[in-house]
Amino acid sequence: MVLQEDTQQQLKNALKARKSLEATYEAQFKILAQFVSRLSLACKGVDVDLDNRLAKLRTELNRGTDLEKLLPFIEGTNEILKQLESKQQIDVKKIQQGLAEAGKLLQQQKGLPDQLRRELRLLLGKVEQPSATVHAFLPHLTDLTKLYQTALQAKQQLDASNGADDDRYGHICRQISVELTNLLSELAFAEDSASEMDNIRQSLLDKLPIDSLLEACLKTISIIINSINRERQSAEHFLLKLNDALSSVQQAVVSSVSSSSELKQKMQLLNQQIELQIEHLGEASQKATSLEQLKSLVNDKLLAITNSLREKEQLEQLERNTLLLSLSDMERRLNELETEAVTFRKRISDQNFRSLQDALTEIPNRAAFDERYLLEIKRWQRYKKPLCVVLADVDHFKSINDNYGHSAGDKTLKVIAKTLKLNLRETDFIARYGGEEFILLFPETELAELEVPLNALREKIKKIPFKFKNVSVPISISFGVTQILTSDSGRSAFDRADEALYEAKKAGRDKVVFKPGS
Ligand SMILES: Nc1nc2c(ncn2[C@@H]2O[C@H](COP(=O)(O)OP(=O)(O)OP(=O)(O)O)[C@@H](O)[C@H]2O)c(=O)[nH]1
Repeated sequence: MVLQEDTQQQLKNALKARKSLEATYEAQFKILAQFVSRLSLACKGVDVDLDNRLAKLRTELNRGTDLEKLLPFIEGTNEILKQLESKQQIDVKKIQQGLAEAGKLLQQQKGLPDQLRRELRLLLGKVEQPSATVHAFLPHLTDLTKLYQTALQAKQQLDASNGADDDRYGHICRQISVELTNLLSELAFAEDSASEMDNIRQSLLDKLPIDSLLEACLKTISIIINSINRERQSAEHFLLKLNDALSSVQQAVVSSVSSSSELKQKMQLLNQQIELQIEHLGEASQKATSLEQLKSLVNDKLLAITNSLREKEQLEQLERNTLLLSLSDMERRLNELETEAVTFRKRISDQNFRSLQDALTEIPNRAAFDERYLLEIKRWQRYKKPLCVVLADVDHFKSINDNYGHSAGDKTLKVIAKTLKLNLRETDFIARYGGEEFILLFPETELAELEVPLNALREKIKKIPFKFKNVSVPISISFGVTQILTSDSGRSAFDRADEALYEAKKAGRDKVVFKPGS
């Protein structure tokens, strides 16, 4: 009985121990299942097949599926994990290689800051160290990204400063374009070069890159050299003709002198012969004994004298003819020379005229203004009569070029120049100063006297019905006006007119601003 009780107790204890073991086991299984679940979630994203398997394992573990049943599935998953491990080694190599290549590529870039180069060298050393996982490369990747960022910022700064250089170049190019355009308007070109020069002038109105600008400069120089050569050749041709004519005149004079001295000798000889014959006649007639003898003697001698006289007359005629011939030859040569000289003089005066005229607007150019300004200032100094200087500038002219093309701009300038010129007095002077700027001189005129006419002129220009591409385009002009003062130089008065023009522009354009000076 006691034994039975003992056995029962032992069985109870065993059952209790087993239950507690089962409970522990169950608790541990749960913990393990949770751990495996978390671990599988942490591994998520490495491989789709593995993800699916781990998801399934999580579900089974949560359901509490018997481990034994899960064993084949776990073994299969193990296989995949092994494959993934070798794949990971390949990935590690790849990422190591990729990082090293990216780093070396950065190293090859020019203009990197020294500090960045140093950091990059250190980083590449680290990247070359062996590593078991891809994760180990993450900090290197972050560092390399930072270095790339720094390099990019440095390059941007460099680009910005290069951009400033480009701006400076652009500014210089524009200045050269404007100067070259002004110079071209001061040079006179023959017909064939004129159209070529006009093409260059038109191209200079665009924003030219440095190479095209240099090309335009070279072309201009070559055209100028060609026209100088042509002028030189034409002058040489004229001088050769002059030389020719002079030498033929000289020859004619020499030959007429020599032929006349030859003739003179012959004449002297004939005269001597005639005198001798007359002498003979005298002597013979004294010796004659009969009238018959005297008659025949006189007849003979008269015949001889008549012959000598005829010969003399022929010689004289020959002399006259030779002289006439060489005179008419000389006259012909001189006439030719005169025609040549007239053409040459006309060329020079045409050239003088053209070199002082603006080719586009056909009004005087800047060089002509400079000459006239000097003259007017001298007059003003001598006679102390008032003299006003006016600068005029077409408003927003660039937009006419930009919107309707350069030929529309050119047309505008021509019309405005014509209007300005037609509305001035004979004694006033106007020139195209350059671009869309005109300069006017009003001798013997006080500043106050210009208020009405200049405003009328401004209104008149505003009312010109410009039409481009079928669009009516209103165009206005601004004026800056000043009067020369005793303390002025030509330059200072000009600058004051320029300041007045600037004020007119600043005040909204389409204005006449007077700056009397202090
Ligand atoms: N068509 C043409 N344009 C010219 C000529 N000479 C200069 N220009 C142009 O004139 C323009 C002048 O422009 P800006 O100096 O900016 O002056 P704007 O547009 O008139 O402006 P504001 O003077 O300030 O009212 C530039 O675009 C030049 O290229 C020329 O002979 N013919």
